[in-house]
Amino acid sequence: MRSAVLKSTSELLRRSRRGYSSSATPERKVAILGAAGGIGQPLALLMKINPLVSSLSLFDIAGTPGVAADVSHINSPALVKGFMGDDQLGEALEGSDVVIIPAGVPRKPGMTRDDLFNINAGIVKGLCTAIAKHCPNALVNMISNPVNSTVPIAAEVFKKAGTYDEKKLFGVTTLDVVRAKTFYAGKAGLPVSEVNVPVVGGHAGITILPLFSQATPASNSLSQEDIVALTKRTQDGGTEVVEAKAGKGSATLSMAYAGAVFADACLKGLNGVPDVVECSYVQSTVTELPFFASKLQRGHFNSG
Ligand SMILES: NC(=O)C1=CN([C@@H]2O[C@H](COP(=O)(O)OP(=O)(O)OC[C@H]3O[C@@H](n4cnc5c(N)ncnc54)[C@H](O)[C@@H]3O)[C@@H](O)[C@H]2O)C=CC1
Ligand SMILES: O=C([O-])CC(=O)C(=O)O
Repeated sequence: MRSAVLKSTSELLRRSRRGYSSSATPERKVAILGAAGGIGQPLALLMKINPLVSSLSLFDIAGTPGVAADVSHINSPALVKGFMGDDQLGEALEGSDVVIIPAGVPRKPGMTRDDLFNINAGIVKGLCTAIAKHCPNALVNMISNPVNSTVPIAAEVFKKAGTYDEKKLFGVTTLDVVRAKTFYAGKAGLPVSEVNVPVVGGHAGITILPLFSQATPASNSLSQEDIVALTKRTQDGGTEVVEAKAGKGSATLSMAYAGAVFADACLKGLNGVPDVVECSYVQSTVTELPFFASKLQRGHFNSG
């Protein structure tokens, strides 16, 4: 009996140190903007089952009452509310700790991410203006493409509003990491759950730079041709999905997974969990480029 109590106490302490104990975990509100979309819906599901989320706010221009009603029936602690239309955006954002933005149009075959610029820049500008007003301290996870441009746009909106904090604005490039890990593990014959591959640069074509030379565990079974092929497949991962979906959009399920991984890292960082490391596209001094994706750790994720 006593050893069972000790065992469960030490399990609680362990979970609490990792940010998983409900009694030790701070209340955290997460808002998803574009929550009724292809990414938004599975991302809403994954955030609903994240034990670090106490309140989940689902915003879109249409369709959110249905998504919110559906997701809210899942028996996990997060309280879910749906918001629809511009007049409900402020309430959706109020008090948010993390705002995830998958709002905007996706690619069709033959398009580049840049072709989305005209529509998505306007959407992101409007949403970030509202974030500056209603939750200026939130960590912002930008998924909408082209990420290489939507992140600098968001930065300018926040600067104009006087709320910009470079440590709180993230372009979500986690899907590049997810793909690099999957493809590398597959080719090298390594267990995928043990594999790590940093991906730096940006989130479009040749700006996506998987660093297979820094992959762990290292593999000595891969040839130079293998590395070239893995690099190309990672860079073209988005296009591979766009073509396979043949006009029905771009990656949604793998992106929702990647978005949930990144948001979880942000929540852990806010909760003071040490050693949170993820790659993300942020304002940077790593190169001469003003924004660059690289490995982030303490300082970014613990800035809240
Ligand atoms: N960063 C990354 O690695 C990835 C980024 N993406 C990008 O994510 C974006 C969304 O993709 P999907 O979910 O597949 O598209 P989708 O069209 O299925 O969903 C987008 C949602 O955004 C909503 N929306 C449009 N304007 C809005 C506004 N002003 N406020 C709130 N919601 C608004 C739409 O109503 C729709 O529900 C695209 O730009 C896509 O290119 C997609 C995959 C990976
Ligand atoms: O390729 C696209 O348009 C969507 C995206 O960013 C990705 O899947 O990496």
